[in-house]
Amino acid sequence: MMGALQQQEAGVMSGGDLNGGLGLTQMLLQQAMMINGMTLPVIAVAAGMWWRWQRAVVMSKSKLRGSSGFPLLGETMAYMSQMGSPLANFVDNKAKRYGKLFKTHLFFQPTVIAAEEEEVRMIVQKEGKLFDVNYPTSFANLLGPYNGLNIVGHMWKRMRRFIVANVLKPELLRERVNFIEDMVIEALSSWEGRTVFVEDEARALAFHVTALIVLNIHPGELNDKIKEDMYILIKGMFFLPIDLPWTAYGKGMRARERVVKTLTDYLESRPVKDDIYDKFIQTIREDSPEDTEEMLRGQGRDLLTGLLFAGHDTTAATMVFTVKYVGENPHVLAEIRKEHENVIKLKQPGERLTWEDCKAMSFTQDVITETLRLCNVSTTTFRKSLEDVHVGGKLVIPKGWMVLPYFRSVHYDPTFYPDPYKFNPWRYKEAGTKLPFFGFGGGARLCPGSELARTEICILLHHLVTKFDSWEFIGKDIPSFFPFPRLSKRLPIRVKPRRKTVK
Ligand code: HEM
Repeated sequence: MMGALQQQEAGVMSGGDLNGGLGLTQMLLQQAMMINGMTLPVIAVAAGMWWRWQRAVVMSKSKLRGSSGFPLLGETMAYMSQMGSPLANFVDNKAKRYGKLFKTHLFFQPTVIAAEEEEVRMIVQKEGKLFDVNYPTSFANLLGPYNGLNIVGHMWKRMRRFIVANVLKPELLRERVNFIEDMVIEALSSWEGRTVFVEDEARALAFHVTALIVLNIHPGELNDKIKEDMYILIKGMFFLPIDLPWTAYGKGMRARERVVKTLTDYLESRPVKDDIYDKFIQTIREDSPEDTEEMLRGQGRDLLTGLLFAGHDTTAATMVFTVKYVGENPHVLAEIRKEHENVIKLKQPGERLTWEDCKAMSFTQDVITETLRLCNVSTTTFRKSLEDVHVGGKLVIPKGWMVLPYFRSVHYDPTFYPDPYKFNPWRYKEAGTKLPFFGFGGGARLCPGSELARTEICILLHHLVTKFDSWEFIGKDIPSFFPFPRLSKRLPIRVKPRRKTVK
C-alpha cells in the first residue's frame, strides 16, 4: 500500500485533486504537525541555521570587510530607510567602519558597494566586460522585458546605437528647441499673480517634450492619458514586486497594461508612420530575421516606454531643484541672469534661443551640474559582476554578485567638493580640473539624453530669470529623495515680474 506521502505525490504528479485542493507542501506541513507539535519550530530553526550557514559561506568568498545583516532580508531595510534622505547614512556609516569598498547583503543578493571615486569609475567603465546591468525585476516587469535597462550584449548595443542615431541626435534635437521654448513661454505666461506649483509645471513640461520626441504627439488628451499612467507605473518600479491591488507595484502593473493598450491603439491608428517605432522595428527585422512579429512589436513598445520613463521624471526633478536652489541663492540668480541677458543683447529683435546658446552658457551649465550633484536624481545604479574581480591580489567581488557604484558618495566627498552641502556652481571653475561627476552615469551606459535634459532646463531658466525678478517660496517644503527627489508641497512659489527689461 502506498504511504500517505506517496499518494500525495501521485495525486500532484497526475494533476489530481485528491485532498480537496491541498498541495504537496501543505500536506507535508500538516503531516509534520501531526507527527509532533515541536517539529515545525525545529524545522524552521534548522532551515534558518542552514540558510545562515549557506550565506556565511557565500559571503566569505569576498575578502572585503562588511556584514550580512538579518536572515533573508540582510541589510535591505537599513539601506532602504536612508533612501528618502539627501545623505547616504547607511553607505557613509558602513564606509567609515569597513572602508569605501565593502560587502553587504541587499535585496536577497550578496552585494558590494563602492563609495570611492576610483572604484565607481572602474565599475561603470567596465560595462559588458567585468560588469553588466542588474536592475530589479520590477523594472523589467513594468517597463517591459526589452527595455534598455534590463537588456545586455548585442540587443542593448543595437538599441543604444538606434537611440543615439535616431532619437537623441543633436541635429534632430536642434530642430525641437523652438518647440521647447514655445512650451516654456506658454507655461510661464500664466505664472504671474498666482501660486505656482513648480513640480506640476515641470513634470508636464518634461513629459510633453519627451512625448513629442519619442511618440511625435503634442499636448492633448492622448498625452495626458499616457502621462497619468506613466506616473503610476514609475512609482511601482521602486517597490517589491508584490502584485496586489493595493500595492504600488500592483497599481503599476495595471497602469502598464493601460499604457500598452493606449500605445498599441495609437500605433495602429497614427496618421504618420515611418517614425521611431517603425524605424526601430525595421532595424531589428533586418538584424534578427528570426524574431516573430510579436517580438518585434514588443521590442518597439518597450523602446518607447523605456524612453518615456528615462526622459521625463529625471528631467522634471532636476528642473524643480534648480528653481529651488537658484531662488534660494540671490548671488547665483544675479550671475545666471547676467549670462542670459548677455545672450539676449547679442540677438536681433525676435531672434530665438538656440541649442548652441544653451551649450555656450557655461555658468548655467554649472548650475545644472551642481543641482544634479546635490539633489541625487541618480544615487547609484545596479550592476552584477560577470567574473571574479581582484584588487591587490585579493578576490573582492566574486562572480555573480550585485554591485552598486555609489555616485552619491562621490558627489558629497569633501576631497573633491569642499563644503559639499553648499550649493556652489562656481566650484567647477575654481577647481580648474574636471571634478568627478556621475549625475548622468558613466561609461558605455552614459545617459544619451543628457544634452536634451540640459537644454530643457536651460530654456526654462532663461525665461524664468529674464521675465521675473525673483520668486518667493510659499511655506516650508521638505525634500525627500526616494524614488525621485521631491518636495513635500510640490514647491509652491509666487513670482515677482521683472521691472527692468533688456535692450
Ligand atoms: C536630468 C535628467 C536625466 C538624468 C539625471 C539621467 C540620468 C541617467 C543615468 C544616471 C543613466 C545611466 C543608468 C545606468 O548606468 O544604469 C541614464 C541612462 C539613460 N538615459 Fe538618462 N537621465 C536624464 C535624462 C534623460 C533624457 C531626457 C532621456 C531621453 C529622452 C534619457 C534617456 C536615457 C536612456 C535611454 C538611458 C539608457 C542608456 C543605456 O542603457 O545605454 N535620459 N540616464
